[in-house]
This record gives sequence, structure tokens and C-alpha cells, in this order.
Amino acid sequence: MSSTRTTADVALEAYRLGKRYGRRPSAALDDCSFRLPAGRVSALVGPNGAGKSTLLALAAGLLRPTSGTLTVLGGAPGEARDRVAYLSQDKPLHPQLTIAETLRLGAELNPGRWDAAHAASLVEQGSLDPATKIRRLSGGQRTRVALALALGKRPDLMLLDEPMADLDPLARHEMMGTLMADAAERGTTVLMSSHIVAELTDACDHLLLLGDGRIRLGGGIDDLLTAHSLVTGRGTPADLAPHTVVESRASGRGLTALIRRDGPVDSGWEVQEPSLEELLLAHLRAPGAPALITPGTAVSVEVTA
Ligand SMILES: Nc1ncnc2c1ncn2[C@@H]1O[C@H](COP(=O)(O)OP(=O)(O)OP(=O)(O)O)[C@@H](O)[C@H]1O
Repeated sequence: MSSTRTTADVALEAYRLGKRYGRRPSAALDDCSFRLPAGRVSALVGPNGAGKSTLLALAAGLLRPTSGTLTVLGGAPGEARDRVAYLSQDKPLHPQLTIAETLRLGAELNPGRWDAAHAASLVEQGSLDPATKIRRLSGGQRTRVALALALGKRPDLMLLDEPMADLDPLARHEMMGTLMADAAERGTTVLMSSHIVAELTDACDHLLLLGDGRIRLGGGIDDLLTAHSLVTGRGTPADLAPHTVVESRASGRGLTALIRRDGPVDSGWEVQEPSLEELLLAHLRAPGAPALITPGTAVSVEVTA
């Protein structure tokens, strides 16, 4: 190993990870390599079918890779199950149990880790009666109970698959605040898929953008934003050489392009730092743009070979 990083610094490391479902011709994940440093709150973004749920289920140890490796908290996925909380999109809970019974089950399944007061307070914040059966809850109320189960476990790594999709805006804001406060206080690593960019902008400091089963953008959000510029001016994409033009469009003021800078930009162009939304939209509209994975998130061959 040539890296000075220890396994404790890295929550998740994928090396040439591949996952193919049955005999389907295209892989859900293909040659996917990245590293998620411990303590980061990372957004997992990508178009429908990009492989986000597949990656989260692999990390939770619920699926097995077809090729490559995935290391979770220094071991094989599933090995550190007691330190990992995974919330799938369908958030399975036992419909016949009450909320109180569900939380008791959480306590039994997580001996030594369970924070009953924390889980109960999350339920209380939603004005839910603990005696209510799960089957009588709305989708958003179930989400709250599922998040209480996940956070009550006091995990070191949270894998959340579109966790807030069915919460109302106020509940989403409040749950997100709780999640972020927990992560900040305890240094929890969070990997969270979402299509709601506003939700990610406030909460996340790290980004993994998946496309066609690979990482297209990976790194600290600030670093990724700094590496790009949104430029506007009278000119053509060819005039922007030597920069990499990720995406360009004709606009009222000539050409607007998102570029990855290679040196200073010619003074004829108006230059702005893109917002996270502008960065994501440009990459989603230009799936062929070259990938950028910043050093802390990239996996070098010597480290893993
Ligand atoms: N159980 C399965 N059997 C067969 N193919 C599957 C299965 N689950 C996912 N896939 C395929 O794998 C690919 C990746 O799916 P995945 O659900 O991981 O994407 P996603 O990024 O989470 O999508 P979305 O944003 O729509 O939730 C898709 O082409 C999907 O059709």
C-alpha cells in the first residue's frame, strides 16, 4: 500500500465494482471506483436507473457484486452490520406492530448501541402516538419511524435511499436538520441518494454523481464547484480551449457553457462559479463529459491492487 490513509479514514471504498442483474445485457454498475472519506455527508445523485439503489444495497450487504470489490468500514459489506443503518426506498416495517413495539425491536436488535430516548424523541416530534400500528400510518409517518429506527441505532455509516421523498416540506426540513446534527455531533458518514437538489445543497458536503453505472463526479462539493466555471460570452465552444467544455448552450448573451478550467479563462468571458444545481444539470445533460474524481475520492491502483 502506498497510501498514508488508514481504513478508519475511509468509510466506503469501491474498486472496479460491477453488478449485473441476472442475464441482463447492461450492468447496473460497471467498473465503478471511488472512496468515501469517513465523516462526510455525501449526496448520491444520478438519473433514474443510474445504479444508486444498487450501490446502496451492495454497501448494505444485501446484494453481492458481480465483479470488483466494495469495502465498508474497513471490512466486507455486511460484516459491520451493527454499525451501519440502511434505509431502502420502500422502508420495510412490520405493519402489525405498533410504533412502540417497532422501537423495542430496534432496541433488541441493537444491544449496546440503541439510544431509546433519541428514537422516541424523533417519533414525538412527528406527534405520533407510540400505540399506533404501523399499518395505520401514512407514507411520511412511516418514513419518520424508519428514520427513528435508523438513527436510534447510532450508526457509524448511514445508507439512505431517497429517505425524504414522501415527507412534507416542513417534516423534511426538520428530519434533515436532525440527521445533519447527528452526523456533525458523532462524525457519522452519510451516503444519501436523492433527486431533490435543494435538499442536498443544505445538507451535503460531498458528492457522488453516478451515470451509466460509474462515477462521473466525485469529491467534496466545494472542490467540485471550484474546479468548474459557468462562462458566458460571444464565442463558440472551440474558443474555450484549453478548458474542457462539459456543456454549452446558446443564450441571449451568446454562449453559456459549463467548463472545467485548465488555467485562467480569457477576459472576454464573464465567469461565475456554478451552483450545485447548475453543476449537476450540466453533467446530467452531458452524459459523455469526462469524469472528475478529486484526489480524496479517487482510488489509485497502487492503493487497492
Ligand atoms: N432487481 C432487479 N432486477 C433486474 N434489474 C434491476 C433490478 N434492480 C435494478 N435493476 C436495474 O439496474 C439498473 C440500476 O437500477 P437502480 O435501481 O440501482 O437505479 P437508481 O439509480 O436507484 O434509479 P432511480 O433513480 O430510478 O431510483 C436499472 O437499469 C434497473 O433496471
